[in-house]
Amino acid sequence: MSDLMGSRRQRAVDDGEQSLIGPPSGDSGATGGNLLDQDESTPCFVYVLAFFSALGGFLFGYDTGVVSGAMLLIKKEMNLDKLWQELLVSSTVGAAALAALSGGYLNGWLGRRICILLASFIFSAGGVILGLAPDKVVFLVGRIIVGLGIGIASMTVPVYIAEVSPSHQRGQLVTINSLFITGGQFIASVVDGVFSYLSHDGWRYMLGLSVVPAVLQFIGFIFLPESPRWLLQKGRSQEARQVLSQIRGGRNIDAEYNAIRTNIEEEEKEAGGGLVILRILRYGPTRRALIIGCGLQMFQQLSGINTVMYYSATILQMAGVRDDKQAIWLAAATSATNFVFTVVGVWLVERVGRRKLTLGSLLGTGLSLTLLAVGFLLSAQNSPPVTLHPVDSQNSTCRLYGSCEFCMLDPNCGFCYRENGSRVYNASCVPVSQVSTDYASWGRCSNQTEGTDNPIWAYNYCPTSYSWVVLLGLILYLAFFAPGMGPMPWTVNSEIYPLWARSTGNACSAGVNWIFNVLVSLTFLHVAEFLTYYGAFFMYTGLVVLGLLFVQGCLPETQGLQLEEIENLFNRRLCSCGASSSGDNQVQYIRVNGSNYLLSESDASDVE
Ligand SMILES: O[C@H]1[C@H](O)[C@@H](O)[C@H](O)[C@@H](O)[C@H]1O
Repeated sequence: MSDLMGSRRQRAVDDGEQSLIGPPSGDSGATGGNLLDQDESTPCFVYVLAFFSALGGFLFGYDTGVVSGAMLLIKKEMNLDKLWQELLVSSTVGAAALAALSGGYLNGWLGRRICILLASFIFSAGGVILGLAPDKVVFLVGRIIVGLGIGIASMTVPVYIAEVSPSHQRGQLVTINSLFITGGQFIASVVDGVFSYLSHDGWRYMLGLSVVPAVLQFIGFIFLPESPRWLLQKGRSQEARQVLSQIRGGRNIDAEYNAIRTNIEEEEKEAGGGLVILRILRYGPTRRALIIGCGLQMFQQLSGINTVMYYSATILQMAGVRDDKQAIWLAAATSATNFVFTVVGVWLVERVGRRKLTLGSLLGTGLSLTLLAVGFLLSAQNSPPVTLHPVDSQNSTCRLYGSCEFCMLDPNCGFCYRENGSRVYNASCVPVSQVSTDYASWGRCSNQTEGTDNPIWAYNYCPTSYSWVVLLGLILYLAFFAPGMGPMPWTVNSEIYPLWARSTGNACSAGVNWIFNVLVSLTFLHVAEFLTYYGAFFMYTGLVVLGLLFVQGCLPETQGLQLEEIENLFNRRLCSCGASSSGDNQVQYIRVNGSNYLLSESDASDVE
């Protein structure tokens, strides 16, 4: 397949006269101008479609978020060891990775609508199994099933929304899916908080409740239509026309319909056979799009969002929140912050564009990570010393540590101390109980009964007077991450591939997201043990700087362009794709002496 394909396609787009930036003089509105979006108002039906699809995002957020609170109860009730706990959490993410990767094939074969129906059916079945699970093995099966639903939904929903949205609002509508993801995480943390008071069977409600949005989505999608682009690709043109007209509120859809059809016909003529992924890799523009899409998803996870979210409870404990229940509610405040700032992203995406939003977000995320790292560094440097050395009959490694910093980095030990105002005294480093990390295996802190005179048990954190720096870093991190790096990788991926490569491209990039999600969360504690906490956060800062360079060089602006036009942004070499941003160098077509013409700065004077 040659690079001519892009330029030929561009010609096809021109022939359909759908990329013109304004009605050429003398042309009637029906054949000139940005025909596809003559009317910038969005029919209500598109919002209905976006809402019901984004319930998939909600379930993605809910099912990944709810497990942390549920685990606190299940591990006691089912007597789970560390291995089982890790298995129950990461099996879902692992299954999501596999399902996302195979979702590309399913999407191309069955269509977006059937895939969404399938995902909601899987979510419902998973929710029922989890809510009723009699033992840990059935519970594990339920978690894997839910993971399959998350994987399919995570790659299908953004594609479906992008394909039904009018181009001027596509970014905003796809970003709503990310808003639903963070919304799902927030609601999950509130549900965790509410049911944490129900120590027996509370987890059944936490997990079982996910059936409600899943069934709602399933019922909704029985009545909602298939993506018109997929229908056209499958040759079901009558249906495609009907659906397009329905979702455009009965307006004239001739230009948009013809543009999509011309594009698909061109693609079919030129695409050739063979595996889609091989075709993507052989053809320059799609290969570059795939690298950029996967790179964005990888950097999203490497910037440490899930570590920060997961670790927020500990950060809050460092800041002086000692009560478990209070920590659960404050963790809900963390996910609320993530959610609220995603709203800012929805608002900004069509105002400043994807590229600027991502760059700004990465810059702020990097600075906040530096602040977090500095906070941890100051805390480590001022870490309280171990002053008591009780006789350790178990001969554990804990007796070797001279300060809280080293003691808490060893997962087998915890710090037991008394405090007077901010002064720490009578401090020892002792082994943690095998049964629960809430107390020591022996000695002063092994007593579970709460009393004012009891010493304080700190597992995984140290008392510090610099906790406010860490707390500020945490809040700033979420405020910068949530509007840009949270949603943009999903939004950009939904629009950068041509139709023939869209399902496979999204499947690969969503797969990359889930694989790095597992990698980062599973390695965090080991990385922290090896590099200390501040080392780990400095490392994330370094990765964010790499992400910044990648985005600056490679990510073009896709705002406002018709899906069929976007492929042309990837005609240049990878590292210069970033220069084809719409703000700087938008693809613009104007009518010059009777034929369509690609406008460049030097040509501007030739315009009729
Ligand atoms: O875009 C989402 C979102 O930002 C979530 O908060 C995060 O947990 C996911 O991993 C990410 O993919």
